[in-house]
Amino acid sequence: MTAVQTLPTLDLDPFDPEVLRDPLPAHAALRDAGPLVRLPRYDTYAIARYDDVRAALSDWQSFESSAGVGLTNFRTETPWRPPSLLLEADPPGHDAPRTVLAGILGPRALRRLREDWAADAERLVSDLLAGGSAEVDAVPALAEAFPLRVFPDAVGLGRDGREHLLPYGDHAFNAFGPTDNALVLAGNADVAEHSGWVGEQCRRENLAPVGFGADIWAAADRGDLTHAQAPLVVRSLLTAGVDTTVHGIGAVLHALATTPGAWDLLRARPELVRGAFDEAVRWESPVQAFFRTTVRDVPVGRDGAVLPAGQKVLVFFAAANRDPHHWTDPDTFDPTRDPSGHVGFGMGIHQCVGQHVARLEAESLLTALLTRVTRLELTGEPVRHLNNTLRAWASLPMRLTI
Ligand code: HEM
Ligand SMILES: O=C(O)c1ccc(-n2ccnc2)cc1
Repeated sequence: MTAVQTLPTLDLDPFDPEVLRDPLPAHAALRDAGPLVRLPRYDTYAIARYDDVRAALSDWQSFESSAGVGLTNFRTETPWRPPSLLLEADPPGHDAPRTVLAGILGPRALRRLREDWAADAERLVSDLLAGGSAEVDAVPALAEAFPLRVFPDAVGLGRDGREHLLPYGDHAFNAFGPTDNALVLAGNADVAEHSGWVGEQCRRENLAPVGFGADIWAAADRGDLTHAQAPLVVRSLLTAGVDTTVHGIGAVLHALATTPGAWDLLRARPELVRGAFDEAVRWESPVQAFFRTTVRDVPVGRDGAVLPAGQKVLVFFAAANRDPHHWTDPDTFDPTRDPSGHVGFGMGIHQCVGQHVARLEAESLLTALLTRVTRLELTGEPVRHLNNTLRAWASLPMRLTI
């Protein structure tokens, strides 16, 4: 058994702005250092290799989420808001909210949205191309515009205040990092206003009679949830549902614009579109990493390393998704690759319950673009949006040639 003192140690700050801007060298250093690496900077640990990440995500009994999936340990510190009933819960409390959301956001339930979202995507693209080929910033014009056009309506939100959604989610994802870090402190100024609006939208009377929100409240009427849980499950949707898909779509647009031949390939072979989005989620990993907390002394890897009980450990989805011991040529975005097994949507009991929503949004928008746009290319330097948990673009200057 390797005592923690002799574990490989890196004086790495995964939340340093320069690491957030380009995390790849840090991820490689973590993978190379060993299956379990000590990060004394935050008195925490890291797991970055594919096999060890999968093992940790599959072993929820040893690696719990209910102490929080950020650096804050709910066992000893107060969360900034009431914990999520899914992301920050474990069985048995996790089970009912998960079963309810899985039913509401599952592929069958989404079938009724497919036609509307395809039409919305075609209208959005048609408006952009009304004057012919167009030069746009694809982040506001496409990656943000489309999710904000379809998701709040699908939830059943009112018209007013939707501008709170992106900044609220951005702050929530920052708050999984160190709460004294610059990104979190900057967000604290407005978080009360955003939180206030989000909290109001979770109330039954503020949700449309048809939509994901109404479905959650109907589940409470059926007794599948309590009425006290319903607003928190709606809050999960509002926290998770926008920033993630915005940056997932940003990632796939950037990948397609910068990979020679990829756009032509997908125009010729539209059946590759869904796989290409999952490949972009593998390649970019919009959600980079989440913490777990050890419930007992847990062996990690096969060289005798043991993680003591009660420790926070950062599980790096992004590093696992580029592990050369698992993936061939991992740093290449390859739309013909079979990306199954990637952990960009997590793995195990907490695997992303919104992944089908994300795939349908991406597929709807990409299909509308591929039909009309013969060439997609960058016309300037892309600009990163820094966040403690999200890998994101602030700006993607692009030309859409018809
Ligand atoms: C590209 C888009 C997305 C990515 C990359 C993503 C990624 C992830 C990841 C990595 C997890 C696992 C968290 C963990 O293991 O601790 C997760 C869980 C979750 N995701 Fe997503 N997500 C995306 C979109 C969405 C959307 C659109 C929704 C809601 C509509 C959503 C709702 C959730 C929820 C509720 C959980 C917690 C599930 C549970 O704990 O049982 N996600 N997601
Ligand atoms: O319940 C919440 O607040 C919450 C739930 C899920 C996410 N998430 C992360 C990645 N996909 C979704 C974020 C927040």
